[in-house]
Amino acid sequence: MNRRLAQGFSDDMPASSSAETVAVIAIGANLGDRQATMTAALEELARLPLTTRVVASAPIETVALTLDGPDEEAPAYLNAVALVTTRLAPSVLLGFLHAIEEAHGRPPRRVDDLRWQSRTLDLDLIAYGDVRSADPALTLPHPRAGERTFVLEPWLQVDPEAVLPGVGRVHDLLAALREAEAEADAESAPEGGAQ
Ligand SMILES: Nc1ncnc2c1ncn2[C@@H]1O[C@H](COP(=O)(O)OP(=O)(O)OP(=O)(O)O)[C@@H](O)[C@H]1O
Ligand SMILES: Nc1nc2c(c(=O)[nH]1)N=C(CO)CN2
Repeated sequence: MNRRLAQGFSDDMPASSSAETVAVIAIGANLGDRQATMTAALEELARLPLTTRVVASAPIETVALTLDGPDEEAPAYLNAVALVTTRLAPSVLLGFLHAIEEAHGRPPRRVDDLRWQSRTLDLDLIAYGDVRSADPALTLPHPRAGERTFVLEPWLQVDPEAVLPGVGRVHDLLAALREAEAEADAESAPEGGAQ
């Protein structure tokens, strides 16, 4: 673990919330040894201070979603979801997630960064209990989670009763996304079916 991770953060924000909370973390990797990076990141999550439990889904292989849509030519992602039981406050937890990403070769964020670039590791805070926040630095739940099968599918695997706070049941959101995908596929299929 790097020095920043081991020492924690010295900001003014409180380091802990009073109660244990389950945080939902989406893990993605599409560069380098994706499985090794994901395994190491899960171990690092389990070693975070004030954190007692990490339950991870199996990884799934997914087509890269880019700003132009799904891209079969781009390196495919491994995606997983971890349920992390912690007393770290949400902003402190996000700071640790960024430090873990950087420890695995992801460059620190810059304001002019392009979104959705390929990366060795991406850790998104999808939900923190049922906390809601509109802060751009930490929006909760993650504003795009409900549109992403690569988040909802592994989340449902580890929590079949999961709810995206303020949005709905993960089971229902995933079913609706899959239905929309099937309709879009049917519309784009050549008339008369496959040749
Ligand atoms: N719930 C959240 N989880 C992670 N980052 C968040 C969240 N809400 C806001 N952010 C902010 O979003 C910024 C960009 O994050 P990141 O680089 O991971 O985006 P991305 O992975 O390219 O795109 P996306 O957010 O659509 O997954 C971060 O600097 C972070 O402060
Ligand atoms: N399949 C897949 N595509 C993505 C992913 C991801 O985790 N999986 N993350 C992105 C930025 O967060 C952009 N695109």
